[in-house]
Amino acid sequence: MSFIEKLNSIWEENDSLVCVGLDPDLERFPKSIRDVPDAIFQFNKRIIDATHDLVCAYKPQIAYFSAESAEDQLTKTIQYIQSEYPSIPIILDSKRGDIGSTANKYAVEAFERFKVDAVTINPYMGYDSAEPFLSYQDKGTVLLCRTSNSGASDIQDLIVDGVPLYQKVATLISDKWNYNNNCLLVVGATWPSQMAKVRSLVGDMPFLVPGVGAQGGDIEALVKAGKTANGKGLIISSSRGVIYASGEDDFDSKAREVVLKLRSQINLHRK
Ligand SMILES: O=c1ccn([C@@H]2O[C@H](COP(=O)(O)O)[C@@H](O)[C@H]2O)c(=O)[nH]1
Repeated sequence: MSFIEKLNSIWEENDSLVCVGLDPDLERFPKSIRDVPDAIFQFNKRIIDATHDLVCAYKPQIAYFSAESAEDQLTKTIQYIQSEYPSIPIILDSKRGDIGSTANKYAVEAFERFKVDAVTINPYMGYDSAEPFLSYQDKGTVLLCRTSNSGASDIQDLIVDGVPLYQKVATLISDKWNYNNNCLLVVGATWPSQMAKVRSLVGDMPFLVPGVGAQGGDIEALVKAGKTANGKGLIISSSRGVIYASGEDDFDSKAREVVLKLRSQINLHRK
């Protein structure tokens, strides 16, 4: 099953547009789990077991694993989701981007080493840097368009041929790079008016939407701006707001409470 098919199916199955971001930071772990062997994997496993029926995707951010030399625990986390909850897509957030020969290795890293369903990449270096990812027809390539951070406007809003660069990026990807129907865009929850503009440019292309929870994105505004005509089209991701909902050993049940609430808040505005 392709990534897009998997996504369409899990949106229905779990009635959810919520993605849980796995950004495991040992310094924020409860004492009860910080010193156990494979603490990162054990922490992720409890978050996953507590939320699997409420989400449309998991998004591990590679920096939180590589900074701890814990890529083995990223592999274990991915394999755990794939064996226990195989219908849930995994998006590796690694924001790769380089010349074609190196990009080719990054695509192998994502799709053959880690065997994830989709990966985030930076389109800034142009088509030859994206092609190695796009050529995996059944995998998703999630390209940065209008990011959630405060500095997003520094470059992404520069005017090119009379329009902001992020709109150029959206149109280019939609018109020229999406020939395998496997492109998605990152559009931050913190910019609903830009999100509405991007939606008007790219039809039903799915958006990965970081920026709710810890970054304060407005759920009603983003859902109204970004949803497709069928009330879907969005993978709304929260990391810290979910996984650190409690600093105590009840972190998994508290994470579940947050995801339940987030799913309800989102679903309220989908119809
Ligand atoms: O525009 C972007 C693109 C990616 N991210 C990533 O999403 C999560 C957000 O974490 P929160 O704790 O929910 O704020 C994190 O992994 C970022 O690297 C983003 O925030 N904005």
